[in-house]
Parts: sequence; structure tokens; C-alpha cells
Amino acid sequence: MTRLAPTELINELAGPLADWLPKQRWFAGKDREIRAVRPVRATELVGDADPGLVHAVLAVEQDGGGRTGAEDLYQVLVGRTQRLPEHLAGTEIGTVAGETCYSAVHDGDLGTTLLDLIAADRDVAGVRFRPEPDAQLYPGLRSRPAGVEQSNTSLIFGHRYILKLYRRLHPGPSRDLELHRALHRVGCQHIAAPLGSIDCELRGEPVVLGVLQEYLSNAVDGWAMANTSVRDLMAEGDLHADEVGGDFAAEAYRLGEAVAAVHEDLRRALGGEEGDRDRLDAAVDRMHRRLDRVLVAVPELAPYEPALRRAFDAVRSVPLPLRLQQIHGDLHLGQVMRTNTAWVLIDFEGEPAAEVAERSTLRSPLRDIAGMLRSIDYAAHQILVGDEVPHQLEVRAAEWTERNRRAFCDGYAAAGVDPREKATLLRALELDKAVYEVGYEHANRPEWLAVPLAAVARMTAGEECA
Ligand SMILES: Nc1ncnc2c1ncn2[C@@H]1O[C@H](COP(=O)(O)OP(=O)(O)O)[C@@H](O)[C@H]1O
Ligand SMILES: O=P(O)(O)O[C@H]1O[C@H](CO)[C@@H](O[C@H]2O[C@H](CO)[C@@H](O)[C@H](O)[C@H]2O)[C@H](O)[C@H]1O
Repeated sequence: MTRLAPTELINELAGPLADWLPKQRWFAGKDREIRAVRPVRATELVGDADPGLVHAVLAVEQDGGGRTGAEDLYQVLVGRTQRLPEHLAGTEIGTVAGETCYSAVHDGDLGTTLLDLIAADRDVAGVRFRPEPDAQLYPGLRSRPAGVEQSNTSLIFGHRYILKLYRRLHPGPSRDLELHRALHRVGCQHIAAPLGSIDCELRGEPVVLGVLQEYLSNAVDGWAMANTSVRDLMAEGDLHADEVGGDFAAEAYRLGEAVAAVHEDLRRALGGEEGDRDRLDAAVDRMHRRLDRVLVAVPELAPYEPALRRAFDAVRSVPLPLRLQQIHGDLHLGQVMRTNTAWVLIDFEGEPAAEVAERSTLRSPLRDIAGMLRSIDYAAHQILVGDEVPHQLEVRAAEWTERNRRAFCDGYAAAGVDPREKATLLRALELDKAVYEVGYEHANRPEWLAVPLAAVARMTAGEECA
């Protein structure tokens, strides 16, 4: 079988890729016209069989959004075949030189190739497939794509492994992999064990393309669990949060303990330092800048601006010392999973809004706590969005939130320092997160904008507003 060489294939496929990319959930530049798609590198992983498999890194040039000429890097896996099986029909990208090209992450047999290459510790033309030193891998398992595709694409292998393939690539070390490795080294019980990785060099720098992890096959994510509890409560409008079957407080307590343990493990593994007044001021300045940006996009936030700025400025005079260290950076209920035995934190990529280089700056652990407290508030209040809400249910939502936020802080305090002791900083961090959420919901889920806006209103109630 004579085939186009991989780079030639991707060059020929550039037009169809430009149509296909914006339809993918993980494609970050949906709002800007694509000017060009070029292969930065293309590697044949399966060449002598049908289907074949090509690994490619694309440079996608887009205009608009004030970033004219900006180029982003994306990872794609392209399957190529003479005859696309019916079950893969929806995955087609285009046809080139008589072969149908399709998104290979949907092909369970091609997924096996990735696992087998990691297990065999192979290099293929500069793409390095590595097992972690202590990993015992069983090759040969077929893959299936994880149901939820978000910023990246994850493949699940039986009940054993999950391989996260990063889509938008950022040359340089992967925070997600580095922190998982560091936590695993100190025996952290609240992460999924890292088992392998895929990387290559791009523009002279290493870039992590994928991370293989232990698959938590019996786990439920925290958002789903909290929602079940809230629904149970709402269905029983006359009962209090501690009287209904689905009470979440014991889980919120355990979650607090788990987050404290991960913070302690991060300190043991990677150290920390004491923040000074300058660092505190820089953090406050970042809060103000974020508020400036979000106010432009969402004028509904304007009435709360004076109270928000006061809450941020209050941080300038909080007593030192302030402990800084590596933290999760993007902690919310969707980033934690409950297995039969423990809460596990996933996805240590860091704060989505921050530049990649900035994400590894040492931060206050209170930032993670603020993220989780906001998430508990979200779980109770998003369920009421859009309906004429009976007062009774609003009271129930407030009770649920209060009960579970308290339980979470109690759990954290039992295993570490009580976050409520630093109330001024915690309040400012929560408000900063809520401002971020206002921007996020406005851009992504406008129907949920009311959730963080109402939270800002509640948290600043009683204060003089604009
Ligand atoms: N180790 C794991 N075991 C089981 N499911 C997982 C694991 N890691 C992630 N997931 C599932 O995959 C989803 C996406 O994972 P995540 O790392 O957050 O990827 P993304 O960067 O695309 O958001 C999670 O919400 C969770 O449902
Ligand atoms: O999933 P990511 O880590 O990329 O985070 C983004 O999406 C989150 C929504 O999935 C968003 O989280 C917000 O909504 C959650 C409920 O869906 C809630 O639990 C969080 O508290 C709230 O911040 C997150 O802000 C955004 O960065």
C-alpha cells in the first residue's frame, strides 16, 4: 500500500481540518476565523496496516480578537483508512489521496497502540512514550473516549487506565504531570497515580502531549454528589439539610480533610515560603485588574464595584506571615472524585485564566479553599436558576450552603489550619473567584450568569453600593 508521507497527508488535509477544528469542544479559538493550518510535526504511528495512525501537532493561525497573526498549537490524532466503518461515520475529517481521514481518538483499536507504545517505553521519530518508573502496565486494552470532552480528550482503557491527551499545547513543563509526580513520590493518598506520559520537543522545548493515570473506575465526581444532595433537599422542601437522606455534610468534612492533606503533601514534596507585603500587594493588584476586565464585559457587576474594591484592599493590611506554596489552583467540585475509600483531586493544570508560566507561582492555599467554598455555594444555587423560586427553597439552599461550607472548613481545620482564622483574605479570594465566574459564565453559559452575580450580591449585602 503506497501512502502519502505523514507531513504531506496533514498538508493535504489542511482545508478539511480548518472546517473540523472549530466544531471540536476543545478548540479554544472558536470566535476567530482560521487563516491557516500547518503541520509543525507529523509522525506515523501505524503505517503498514489499515487503518493507519498519524500523530500531528498543528499550528493554527487565526485572526481577530486583537491577536492578528497569533498561532496556537494543537494535537490531533488522525486515522486513515480505505473504508471507514459505520460506527466511526461521525468522526470523519476529510478524504485525501483515496483515504478517509478521521479523528482517531474514537477508534478503540488505534487507542491500544498508544497504550502499547507507553508500556513498551518506545520512541517513534521523536515522540517519546514513557511508563513511570514504578508502573506495571498491561498493554493490549482497547480504548473508549471519556463521555465528557472538555478542554482535552481522555481515553479510558478497560477499568484500569485513563490517558489524557492535551489538545492545545504549551511548550515547557506540564504542571499537571509534575505535581502528580511530586505528590505520588511522597505517597499522597488523594490523587490518581501517574502511570506514564507522552512527550516530544517543539521549538526546542519539551512538551507533554499526554498523561496516563490510574482510572478511578468506581468514582463519582463531587459536583454530581453535591447536586444529588441538593435535589433531595429541594424535593423535601419542608425538611432541613440535616434531616434529608442525601445529606452531604459528612462528605464535605472528608473533602476538607483531603484538601488539607494534599496541601500538606505539596509542602512536603515541593516546599513553600513566607509571603511578604509586596507579594500581598501584587495579589491585590491582580484582583483589581481582573475586576476591571470583567466590569467591561458585564456591566451588571457595577453596583458591587465599591464593595468589591474595599474587600480586595482590606487584604493589603492583613497580618503577616502568610504561607505560600504550590496549590491545586482550580479547585471546584468538578475537580474532585469520591472513590469507595477517599476523595481524590484531579487535574492540576492550575488556574485556567492565568498564563501557563504564571500558574506555578507559589500561592496561598486559601485560594483552593475559596474555590471549593464557591463551588458549594454554586451547587445549592444553580438548581434554582430560571424558575420563580419559592422563598422556602431559597432558605433551604442557604441552609445547605452554610452547613456544607462549615463542614468543609471543619474538615480542613481538623487536618491543618482553620481557614476561617484568615477571614479577610478568604473573603477577598472568594469574591475574586466570584468575579472570575461572572466573566466565565458571561462568556460560556450566560444562562448561569445569575449564579455568581447573586453570590456577589449576597456577600456584599449591607454594604454601601454604587
Ligand atoms: N483518574 C481518573 N479516573 C476517572 N475519571 C477521571 C480521572 N481523571 C479524570 N476523569 C474524568 O475525566 C473528566 C475530565 O478530566 P480532566 O482532567 O478534568 O480533563 P480536562 O482537562 O479536559 O477538563 C473529569 O471530569 C472526570 O470525570
Ligand atoms: O472545568 P474547568 O476547570 O476548566 O473550569 C471552568 O469550568 C467550570 C465549570 O465546569 C467553572 O466552574 C464554575 O461552575 C462549576 C459548576 O459547573 C462550579 O462548581 C464552580 O464553583 C464554578 O467556578 C470554572 O469556574 C471554570 O474555570
